[in-house]
Amino acid sequence: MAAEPKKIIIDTDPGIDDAMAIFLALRSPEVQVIGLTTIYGNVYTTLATRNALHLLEVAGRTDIPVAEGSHVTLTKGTKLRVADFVHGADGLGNQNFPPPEGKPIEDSAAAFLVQQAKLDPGEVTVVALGPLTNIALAIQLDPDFAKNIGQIVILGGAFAVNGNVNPAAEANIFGDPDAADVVFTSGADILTVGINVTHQVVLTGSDREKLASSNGKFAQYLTKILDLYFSYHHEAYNTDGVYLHDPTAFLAAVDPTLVTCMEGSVRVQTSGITRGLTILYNKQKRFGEITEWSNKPTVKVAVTVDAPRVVKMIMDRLVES
Ligand SMILES: O=c1[nH]cnc2c1ncn2[C@@H]1O[C@H](CO)[C@@H](O)[C@H]1O
Repeated sequence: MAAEPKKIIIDTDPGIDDAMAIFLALRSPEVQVIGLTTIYGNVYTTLATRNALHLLEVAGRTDIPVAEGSHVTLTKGTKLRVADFVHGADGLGNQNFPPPEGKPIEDSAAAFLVQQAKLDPGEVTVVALGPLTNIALAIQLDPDFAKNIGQIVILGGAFAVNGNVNPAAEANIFGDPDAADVVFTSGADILTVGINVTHQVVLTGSDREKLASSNGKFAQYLTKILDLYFSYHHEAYNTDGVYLHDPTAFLAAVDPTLVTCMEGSVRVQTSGITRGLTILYNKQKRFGEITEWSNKPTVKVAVTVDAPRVVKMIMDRLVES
C-alpha cells in the first residue's frame, strides 16, 4: 500500500523558481500541499501573497489556503532587499497576469504554521523557500513549534562557497539573518539545501525547449515566465541555463536520497560585512573552549546532489500535461 502523502506547507516568495516548486508540488503524489504561507524576498510580501493566490488559480487549486506572512524582518527591519532584477517587477517574469480573485485567510503565516503543527504533531513538513522570518515568528509564538513541526526543509545558505547577494551571503539568509539564526538553533528537525548544492542543478536551454513544446498547462506557463530568469542568469553567470533552487529544495523534502548531508550546528552572521554568512561546525575538532556553536542543536546540511535525477524528476513532472 502506498504511504499516505506527506503534508507540506510551502513558505514562499514567488518568484519564478518558487512557481516551479509550487507546480512541482501539486504534481507530486508523495505530498499533499495543505497551505502556502508568504514572505518577502524575491518580491514584497503583499505581491508574494497575490502571486501565491494567482499560481493556485492557474493550477485550479483554490482549495489550498494562503496565509500572508510578515512584511518586516524579525527585528522589525523595513529596509528589505527584494530581487526584482532576478524575477521581474511582478515577480513572475513581467507577464502582466490578471490579479487573483481569491484572498488570503485571516490567520497570519506564523499563526497558521503554529496551528497546523499543533493539529498534527510531527506530521507537517515546511518547505521554506524565502527568508525565514515566518518560521522564526512561529518558533517565538509557540515554544512547542520546533517540537511539533515534522521537518523544516530550507532553501538557504552558501556552505563553503560564495553567496549570490555578495561573496558572503545567499539571498534567503541575507534577507533575515536574525530569523535564520533563530531557526537553525531552534532544535527543530532541519535540512537545509544551500546554493553550494542548487548551483549544480541546472535547467538548460534545451530543457526549456522541451517545456515549450509540451502542451501541458504548467509547462506552457513556466516557459513564459522563465524567459527573464534565463536572461538574468545569462547576464550574471554567463550561462544558457538557470539554477533550480526552489524545486531542488522541494524535491529534497520528498526524497532525501537525492542529496547527501553533513550534520552539525549552523550559526549565521547577523552583522558586519559578512552579514548572512552561514557557518556549519562539522564536529571534526573538539575545541578546547566554548564557542558560539557549542551545545547548539544540530541540523542537516546538504553537501552533494544527484543533479541528473533531480532535473529528470522536475522535467518529467512539469512536462506532463
Ligand atoms: O543574485 C541574486 N540575488 C538575489 N536573489 C537571487 C539571486 N540569484 C537568485 N536569487 C534567488 O534567491 C534564491 C536563491 O538564493 C532563489 O529564490 C533565487 O531565485
